[in-house]
Amino acid sequence: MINVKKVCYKHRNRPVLNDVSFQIPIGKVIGIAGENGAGKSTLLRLLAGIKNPDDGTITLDHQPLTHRTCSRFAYLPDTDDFYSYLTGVQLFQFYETQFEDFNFLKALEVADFLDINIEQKIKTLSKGQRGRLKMAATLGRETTYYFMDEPFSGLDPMVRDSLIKGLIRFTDAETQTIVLSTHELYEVEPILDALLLLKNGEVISYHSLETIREEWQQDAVSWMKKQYRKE
Ligand SMILES: Nc1ncnc2c1ncn2[C@@H]1O[C@H](COP(=O)(O)OP(=O)(O)OP(=O)(O)O)[C@@H](O)[C@H]1O
Repeated sequence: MINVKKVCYKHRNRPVLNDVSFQIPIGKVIGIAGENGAGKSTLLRLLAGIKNPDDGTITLDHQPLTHRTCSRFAYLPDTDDFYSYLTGVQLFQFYETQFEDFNFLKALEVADFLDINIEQKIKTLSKGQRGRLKMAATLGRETTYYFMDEPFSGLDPMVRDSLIKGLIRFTDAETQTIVLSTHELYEVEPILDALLLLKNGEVISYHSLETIREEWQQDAVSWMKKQYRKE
């Protein structure tokens, strides 16, 4: 369980995240949504240990995050400029040297499932193919927590669909947790267990999809719009 408690983060003295608190249990797929600039990428970087909060704490199983614990988190960045000079196989070989938990054969299997040519240089792949390769490299890691920053951004509906299927097929719903930011809520909703909404760096709601559907009789998109209007 990851516990985020009263986390604040500033960029050039401007608050980006303010008093953010929530918990991330094991075995869940959690979506982070919110308008552009709400702080989604920043929050994911803090969770992955790439940045440190200015205030507040993030703990894993009641222990503060350390370099060693963060090295066990798999992070998928939103950047499209991703090891462009390597081929897919070389990327997997590089990951193998960087991450103890990287399973080369699993990465190959995901790449095959997502129909990626791993012999091709990354810079010659299309945006959709690069998106799939990033996903294969990330899912190649056998770890408990996956943090994914807009894994479906700018991809066509077929690619999004194959990535969503890959996510489900190559992670264990009982023992692994995925936290992903997305603007494609409509397509991602079926795989989400919970949805966290950020607005101006603050959590405006965090609920299970079951609650959203059963108690409020709404889909995630309608619910999100309503929450935003309320603020
Ligand atoms: N290193 C940085 N350089 C410039 N601005 C930053 C940096 N870190 C955070 N910010 C600012 O923090 C705010 C939140 O940015 P962030 O990228 O986290 O939002 P986001 O919700 O992921 O946005 P989007 O949906 O557009 O990707 C923005 O106003 C951004 O300008």
